[in-house]
Amino acid sequence: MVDDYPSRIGSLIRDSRLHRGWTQSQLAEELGTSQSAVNRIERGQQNLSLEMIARIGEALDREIVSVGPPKPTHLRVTGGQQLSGSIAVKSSKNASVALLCASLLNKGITILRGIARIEEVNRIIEVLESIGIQTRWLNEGRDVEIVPPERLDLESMDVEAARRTRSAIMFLGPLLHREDRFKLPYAGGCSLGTRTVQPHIAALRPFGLEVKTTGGFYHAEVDRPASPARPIVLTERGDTVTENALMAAARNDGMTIIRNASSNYMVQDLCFYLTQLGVKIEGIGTTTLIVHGVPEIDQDVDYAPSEDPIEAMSLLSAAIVTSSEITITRAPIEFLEIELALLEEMGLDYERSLEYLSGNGETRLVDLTVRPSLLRPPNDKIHPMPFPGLNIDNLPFFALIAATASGSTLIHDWVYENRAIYLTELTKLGAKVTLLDPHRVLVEGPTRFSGTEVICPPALRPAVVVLLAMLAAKGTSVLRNVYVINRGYEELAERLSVLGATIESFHDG
Ligand SMILES: CC(=O)N[C@H]1[C@@H](OP(=O)(O)OP(=O)(O)OC[C@H]2O[C@@H](n3ccc(=O)[nH]c3=O)[C@H](O)[C@@H]2O)O[C@H](CO)[C@@H](O)[C@@H]1O
Ligand SMILES: C=C(OP(=O)(O)O)C(=O)O
Repeated sequence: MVDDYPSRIGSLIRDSRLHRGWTQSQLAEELGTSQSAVNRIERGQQNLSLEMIARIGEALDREIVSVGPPKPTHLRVTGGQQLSGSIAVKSSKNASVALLCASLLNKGITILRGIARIEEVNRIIEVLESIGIQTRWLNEGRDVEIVPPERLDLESMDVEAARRTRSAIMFLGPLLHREDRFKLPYAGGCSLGTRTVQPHIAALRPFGLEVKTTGGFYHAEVDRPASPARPIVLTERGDTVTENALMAAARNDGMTIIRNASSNYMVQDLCFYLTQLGVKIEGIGTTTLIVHGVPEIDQDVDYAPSEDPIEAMSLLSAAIVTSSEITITRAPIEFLEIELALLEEMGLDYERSLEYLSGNGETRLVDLTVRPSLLRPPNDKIHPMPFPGLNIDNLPFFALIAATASGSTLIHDWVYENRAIYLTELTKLGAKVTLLDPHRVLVEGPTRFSGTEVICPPALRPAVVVLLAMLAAKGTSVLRNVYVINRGYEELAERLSVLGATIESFHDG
């Protein structure tokens, strides 16, 4: 355990530096040392004096070391208050991570504008930095610059950071063009039951990639030259598998056809970015993508991923559950239309503005004003479908909304083995949520939520659903260990507080 301390301290320093928006070189300058020394410190390869730790803490304006194990963050919520005002939707976690992975295709410099400042992005940046890519936060931490090295140092990969995400699986597509042999740790991410990687392996095989999964790693080997002879038919319309196939196709010299592709928001953002890199893609927004790849990509590009429809849905849910009037600006309407149609059927009173474009020049946005409404259950059960259906990640919010409606709603999560189970956490706050089987819950409303203490379930959206129920619950609630929320939302508690919510964060002891 003691041996582990240098790397634990190193990763705390790295987290604090990233939080501050500094590069290793900027921190080195503050400390009067070299970038390589900071790199060693962050990797736990340097013994640090107490004096040095104190200086680093001072430079980063953070307590780096406190005695005892790392302390999880908790939230204390005083609920039952109405919210008011306006809140802007931030860019999406899922596009941000895809674009960070896609930057591996480019020998030039990528600047990603307005990228989400969330833990998932921090983890992918840690992985990129650990393999030799230089990243730098610009414009007070709003944008990130990615500068690739001549050669990647895959042996030094920060395995711990990679394991905490599922997104690192999207290194497979870009890396197969750069390396003949490499390994990646097993995918993490939300714990939602079995989440297969077989479709990724099958989609990348026509590019010459063979993957063996042993000892906690995907061992990848590339047989060159290989180029898909036939269209790649995805056996399931998954988002990250489509992105992996797209990234492999981007540098494939020739035309690749991808069928049964996801046309979801993050895939579209990735297509727009690849287009800027000089890759021609036909069929963006449809389920057949025709990719005209370019073997070498060396472009300095600037790209702004679009706003997060799931965050927009979370904010809509916050308004509904607290019976508040709030305006949600910058909502990507194309990816919320089914959700809004369903909410209208349930009796939601809302208004939408004229459309305007996101920073990527492509995604259509609106401002949505939601007013307090008496909701009824929908006419039928609620179930997700690949886009343009109701988004799988929005389903948990419908369980919460259904709990405020008068009557019974059946929620059917046919996709994930476990996520519906976490929705029963709402019963701790007074909701009536019955698990019919691992995929279906029956929600009976209306609910008078009451405050209590809950440990975050190990899945992002169910954890946010519990937090939002706490906003509606009379009295004080405590939500423990909110890393899972910070993985996908930027300063959610602080931003809800601006709308009038009472949420404070605290640590034990
Ligand atoms: C980083 C990122 O972008 N993550 C998103 C992505 O994860 P990701 O693309 O990794 O999604 P998964 O591969 O986990 O797919 C979701 C589940 O759906 C099943 N499945 C999917 C498509 C299909 O046509 N048939 C089918 O059965 C898969 O087997 C799996 O059990 O998509 C998920 C589903 O939209 C979202 O929850 C995640 O937020
Ligand atoms: C399931 C999710 O994410 P991930 O794929 O990162 O686990 C999510 O965003 O709800």
